[in-house]
Amino acid sequence: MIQFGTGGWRDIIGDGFIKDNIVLVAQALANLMKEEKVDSHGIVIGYDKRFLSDKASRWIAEVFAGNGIAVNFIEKVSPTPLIMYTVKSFACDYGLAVTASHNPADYNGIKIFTKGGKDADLSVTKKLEEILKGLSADQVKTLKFQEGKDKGVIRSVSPFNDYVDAIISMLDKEAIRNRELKVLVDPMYGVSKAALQTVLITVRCEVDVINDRHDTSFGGRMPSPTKETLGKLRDMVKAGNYDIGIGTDGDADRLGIIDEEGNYVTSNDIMALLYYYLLNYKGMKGPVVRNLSTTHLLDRIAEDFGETCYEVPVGFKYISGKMLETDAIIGGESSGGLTIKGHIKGKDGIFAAALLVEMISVTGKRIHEMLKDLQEKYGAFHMHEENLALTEEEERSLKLRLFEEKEVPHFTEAVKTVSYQDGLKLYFDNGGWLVARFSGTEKLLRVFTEMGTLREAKQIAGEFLGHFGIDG
Ligand SMILES: O=P(O)(O)OC[C@H]1O[C@H](O)[C@H](O)[C@@H](O)[C@@H]1O
Repeated sequence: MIQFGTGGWRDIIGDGFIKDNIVLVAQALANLMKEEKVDSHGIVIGYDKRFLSDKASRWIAEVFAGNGIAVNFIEKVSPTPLIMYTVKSFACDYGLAVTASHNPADYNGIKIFTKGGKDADLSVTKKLEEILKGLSADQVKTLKFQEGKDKGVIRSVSPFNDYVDAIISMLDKEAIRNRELKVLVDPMYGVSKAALQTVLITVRCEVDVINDRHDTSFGGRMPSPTKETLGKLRDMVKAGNYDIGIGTDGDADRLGIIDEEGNYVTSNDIMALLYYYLLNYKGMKGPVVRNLSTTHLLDRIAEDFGETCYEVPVGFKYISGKMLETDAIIGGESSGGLTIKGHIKGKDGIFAAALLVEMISVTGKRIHEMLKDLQEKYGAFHMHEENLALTEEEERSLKLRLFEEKEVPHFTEAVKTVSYQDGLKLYFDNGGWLVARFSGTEKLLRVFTEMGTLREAKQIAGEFLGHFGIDG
């Protein structure tokens, strides 16, 4: 059964991610576009560097062409945010990217975008799942790729320059140019290199790049910019005296940062730094949106500036939806994605990195100094994460106990509120919290805790796992 998760449809290559299913998903979207009478507006199709992404994107284009829907096909491997940007700039109602983002190398998938370059929300993916239930292989219409091109129903588009220019136009170029920063980029064998390097060189940074060859095994690592996966970047930033190291995930919608001292900067800290920067240095006003697994330091910053911090379930579609509704100036998640008002509605690792470079330039401060300032002003926030692979039986039993029997363990901290908005979230009296939810992108249980110290955060997670007899 084809099901959409937190960020599109993903499956293992050769298992669920096979041509038969890929073309079915495309046909389902073509049917939906016809039903909604937006098929005449065409679709944008792009792809990343994963194994099979290029071929799958062509199979998909053949389906849309077979359905008489004009395809704007981005011929070069592209970052997901660039594809989302193109959906927005071409005023299309739908677009898609063939990518499994930060997932392991044996996965691939399809992310679907809607008007304005937004992640398809639940109402769209539910409709697609419904259509898919009644769809069979003999209902898939196709037109050969070359024939589609010859007939003009598939047209190659090159939105690279427009996307890069859009980012550059939002930056304080003068401030960055004057700072003469030395930047090291790690695209993690993914797709950020061309755009990020072009943006940074245009604003006169000195840029070096590592891990940029085409390697569909992502160098044997998960293409996800974490403390563990960015070890080489960290070492090289220190050894080479770089001002900042930037890592982006497989499709470049997420980022991870190494500061000038070689410290990994968490996505929570990146979000907090940027929100504070926008409010305090750029004079912007407005709320912030975070998912429920993201630091509450954002709430403190918002409160200090007389603003509001909104909490939504995990999934960028919820972030962008809430940003629109509340006119928020920034939205993001602890998993490493963010965007700001005026840019695309989806997360963009390339734009976020460029904004951090601007922040360092404008403030004249180093990242670790700014983080110290935030801690002195708002107190310490430490998050602990556990990502656990459970057996099917363990998963079934835990789901029953957590979500049906509503079992809440006893902790050393008093629980103030319990929420089931997305998995389980416990808010403690001391301002800390715990989230336990099953990932929508991987077969994992995620347990996140935030407390004033890392030791306390680990202890609360340990108490939770211990109660349910799960080895952390
Ligand atoms: O925790 P998960 O359900 O695996 O989701 C983790 C992340 O997956 C994707 O990247 C989504 O676009 C994000 O919005 C989400 O935060």
